[in-house]
Amino acid sequence: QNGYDLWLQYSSITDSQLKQQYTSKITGIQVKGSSATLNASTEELKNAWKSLFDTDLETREQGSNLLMLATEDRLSSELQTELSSDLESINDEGYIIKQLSIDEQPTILITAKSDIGVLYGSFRLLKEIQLHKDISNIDISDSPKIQKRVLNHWDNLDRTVERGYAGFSIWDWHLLPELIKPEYMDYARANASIGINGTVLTNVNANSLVLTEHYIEKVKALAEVFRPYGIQVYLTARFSAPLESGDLDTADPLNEEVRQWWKDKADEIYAEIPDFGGFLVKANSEGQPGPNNYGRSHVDGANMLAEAVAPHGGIVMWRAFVYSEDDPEDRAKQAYSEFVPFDGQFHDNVLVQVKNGAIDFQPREPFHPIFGAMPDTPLMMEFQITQEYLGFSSHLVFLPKMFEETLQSDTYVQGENSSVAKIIDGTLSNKKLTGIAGVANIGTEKNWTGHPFGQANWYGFGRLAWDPYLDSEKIAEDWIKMTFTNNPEFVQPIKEMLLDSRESVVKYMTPLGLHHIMDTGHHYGPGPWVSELSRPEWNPVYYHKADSEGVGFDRTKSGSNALAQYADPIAEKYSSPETTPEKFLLWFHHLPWDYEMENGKTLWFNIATTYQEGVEEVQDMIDTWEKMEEYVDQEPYEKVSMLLQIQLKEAKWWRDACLAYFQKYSNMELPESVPEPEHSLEYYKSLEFPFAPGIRPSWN
Ligand SMILES: CO[C@H]1[C@H](O)[C@@H](O)[C@H](O)O[C@@H]1C(=O)O
Repeated sequence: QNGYDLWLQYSSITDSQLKQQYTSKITGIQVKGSSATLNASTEELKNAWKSLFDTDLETREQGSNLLMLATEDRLSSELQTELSSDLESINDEGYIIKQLSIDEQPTILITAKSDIGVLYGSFRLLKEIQLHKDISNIDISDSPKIQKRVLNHWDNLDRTVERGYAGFSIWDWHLLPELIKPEYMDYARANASIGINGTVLTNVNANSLVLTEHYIEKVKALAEVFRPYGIQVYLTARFSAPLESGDLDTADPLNEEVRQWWKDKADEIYAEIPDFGGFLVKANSEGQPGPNNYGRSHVDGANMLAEAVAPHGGIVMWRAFVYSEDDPEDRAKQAYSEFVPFDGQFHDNVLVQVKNGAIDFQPREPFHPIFGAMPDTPLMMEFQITQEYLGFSSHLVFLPKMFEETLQSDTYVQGENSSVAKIIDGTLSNKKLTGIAGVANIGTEKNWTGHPFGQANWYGFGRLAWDPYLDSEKIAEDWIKMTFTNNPEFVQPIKEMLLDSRESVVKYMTPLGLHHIMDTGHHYGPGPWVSELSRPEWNPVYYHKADSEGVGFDRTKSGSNALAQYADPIAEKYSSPETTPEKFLLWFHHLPWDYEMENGKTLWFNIATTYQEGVEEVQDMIDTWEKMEEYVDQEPYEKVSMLLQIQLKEAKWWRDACLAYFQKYSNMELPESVPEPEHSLEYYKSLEFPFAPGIRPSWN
């Protein structure tokens, strides 16, 4: 449990029966063919064996009870026939792990259509062993359901990380390409083990320097480390790069010279990095340049870049995270209004990348209404793994629970069972290109993510990227076992703690559909009072709209009518507060403080008691963790204990500051079960947090 090895601990298996099963079923390894990826698979298995069983897994050419790694084309024709239905069921990155008899010898075969499939299969076998599963008649086949499974690093070239809370960027730009840190390979291993197959190295608030020759060399060095692990490298393309490079005096996407500039740039990159993935672009959003600067559209911009990378098999991930300062009526509506009219107009190698919700990575948001509204455009999901609005890396929040909620939401666009997951994996309208992105929470901290439990969010993102229908409970269980221990006395309570943690953060930060009431700029801690900003859509008051009448954002017909962007069954159901799920109540409705809720109590009563519940649940987490000392190494045990104390203190801060503020408008007493705020509202308002650049981005 050293933190650095993440879920690849390969903790020694001491149970003699289990050890006997594994080491007798697999007495050596036989590898057909050779490649960097097959070598990586073999190395992983051998190192794991040493750590799991304290024995060497030796390479053998023949014998019984071998583990055989071979791609499909290296199997004998009899074996290919025997496995034909399994082989038909997997895709290019899928794998089969099967107990068979080969040349009359019992063998466990890992096969696939590609070397990468064999690598994924090797990690899967190791997972089965880490989970202490019975492998005596192993028969598993699996394939990823989404094609592009990508981490987005918001890492700047000066190594600060926008919204990063785990130290600096792991990309040591000024020492590349010469210095290859062991972390790069371990990063690749960790990602490959969960099936992530792409990484965008740079921040969407982009610096065009990364597209210069000098930096392409550095990117190439990273790409070489990642290649054996099936991880493609992508870069963010700053739209004004042709201007900034000094070559041109415009970046107009319809200008021929500009188009040629991007084609030449793509050729230059692909000459060095033949499997370069393509570009991720944030355009005309929060100060980033884009096609609108030249009176052109998102389609013009995206298609220009798409043409540049198409000859090389590259893709463009064009973000839909746009909201303009000119139309502050309801930020939640803007991306839909700007993008939906372009449905069907993007080139085949463009994915429109959409955040899970329409505002911005809040503890809870309804799914983004673009999902389902662009049937002729491949849509890529963007989740945020780093906890910008969820307490940074000091709060324990298990995000797969939240990701699952979005993926399983029914959009009703083609009747019932039109889940967001089906839109993302392309099954709902037969998409050829599919993708999912997660904004990374990785940094230079010894344990990669700052909070030891932050690793679970990276892990869980990967698992859901592979299979968006997976149950978050399964993910929690696997992660806990692989990271800590298989002991049920630990696994059961900690699993419950993880699964509950997401709801707790919603309760103590933004209950009942409240959102974006975080302090402005850094987004750390409460700030529902900030009202004097030049841009209203950065203003928390704008989102909660508390006044003496009530609280909440009216997004029905009588308000912004953002609700009309959803399919009818949702739009109708949510148009009245009585039929809106309480978790989204104040997202869609402005309601009187004494509005009567389902439990017969007033809205104010429910807001206050929910904040209080959130605090109590953090106390429950502490109580649970305190019983776990004997199962966990001292270092992570103590670190988590201290972090939970911080989380408790901050949950109280959220409760007290928000209730002190809202009470000014509700003018109602706090329920008896809720303590009076510890400090005055003025005190909470006066707290300042001078965070480093990165955490508080310079554009804001
Ligand atoms: C990279 O910029 C970020 C910005 O820091 C963040 O506050 C917000 O979540 O969204 C932006 C985006 O997603 O582009």
